This record gives sequence, structure tokens and C-alpha cells, in this order.
Amino acid sequence: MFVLVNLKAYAADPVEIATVAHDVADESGVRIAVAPQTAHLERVAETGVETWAQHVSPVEHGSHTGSALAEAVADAGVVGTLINHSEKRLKLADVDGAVNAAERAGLETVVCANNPDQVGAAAALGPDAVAVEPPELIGGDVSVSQADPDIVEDAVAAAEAVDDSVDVLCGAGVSTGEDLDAAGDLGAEGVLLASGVAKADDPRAALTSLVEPLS
Ligand SMILES: O=C[C@H](O)COP(=O)(O)O
Repeated sequence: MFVLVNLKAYAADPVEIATVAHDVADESGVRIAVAPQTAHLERVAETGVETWAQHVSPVEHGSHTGSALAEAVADAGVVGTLINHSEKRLKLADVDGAVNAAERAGLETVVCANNPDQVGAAAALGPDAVAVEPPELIGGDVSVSQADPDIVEDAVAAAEAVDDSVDVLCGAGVSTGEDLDAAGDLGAEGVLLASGVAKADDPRAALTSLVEPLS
């Protein structure tokens, strides 16, 4: 299972969480990555943790002020990127453009989607993975794998029907080892989570207990 921790714009210390994630990944053998704010990418990558961007822009080198150029993100030590997160929605053409930009720069891609229909559409764009996240469960206390297991199973089927090489992650409300276990049982290859770690009083304890079933 892949555990992708999105720090969003939370007030968490990105280097502290990155260091914790690196340690827990080492100790548990579980693949754990951290996606901080763009301005923190380089410092997070320097901790040695697998570092992801929260977004890349569908642009090439050129006159694109304010963009997150995929090549610049990769230069910061990043290996993958979220695209079309629920809090950073893009038009379909721009999702396609961002996937192409990321691939051009050698970044792994996870395209986010609200539901199984969107998962099928996202899978058709050829990312490495899609992540299904019901927006109403994001930031809540109940995980998608417990609250809406059907959406995870349907997302897995939708991606498989389009391209069985595209992995499916699920996210929203994931915070415990039980949530992670349930996600795996439903066919997900990983989880995308944020508040369960970024807002935890003790991020080390939160991550350690999250991956405990896999260790
Ligand atoms: O990117 C992460 C997801 O939006 C899930 O956020 P959450 O774990 O706070 O529900």
C-alpha cells in the first residue's frame, strides 16, 4: 500500500512531518510520501522522504507567471504529483495537459476524482494512478473506506474497465490502520490523507499507528 500524505496549506511543520514520514517508512517498510506546499518542496525532499507536489500546471517553459512548472518541481527533488485535487480542480483539458507535463518531467501522477465516473475519465488520460475522494468526507472523522465502501470498489472497477495498469487510491477521512486495511480489502493500492497526520498532535504516533497493520 502507498501512503500519500498531503499537507495542503495546514500550519504543520513540513520538515518535521517529512522527517517523521521518512523514519516511519524506513522502520515499517511501507511506501510513504509527503506532498507539501510548493515553496517547501526542496526542503522536504532534502529530508530524504519521497516528495510529491500538490499540483503542476499544464504548461511548458514560457510566459506562465505563477505557474508550477513540472520541470521546476522535478528539479526540487520531487518524484510525483497530485493533479486535479478536489481543492484544486482543473478543466478536463488542463488535467490532460498537467498529466502530459508531469510525464514530460518524469514525475509520477495521481489524478484525483470525486466519484467512479470521474475515475473512469481520469484513467483514460493515462496517469499512473487515480484517487477517489468523496468531497463531503474530506477533512472528516469517518473514512471513505468505512462510510462509503461501494465508492471505492466501484472506482477500482471503473479504472480497471478503462486501463488496468492504472492504480486506484482512496482518500477522505483516512486516519487509522483499520481505515488503511479496509481500503486494501476494497481493492485500493493506497490512500491519500491529510488531516489525520498534518493536524495530529503527534504526527509520528499517527503515522506509526496508521501503517501498523502493514508492518
Ligand atoms: O489530499 C487529501 C485528501 O483531501 C483527504 O484529506 P483528509 O485526510 O483530511 O480527509
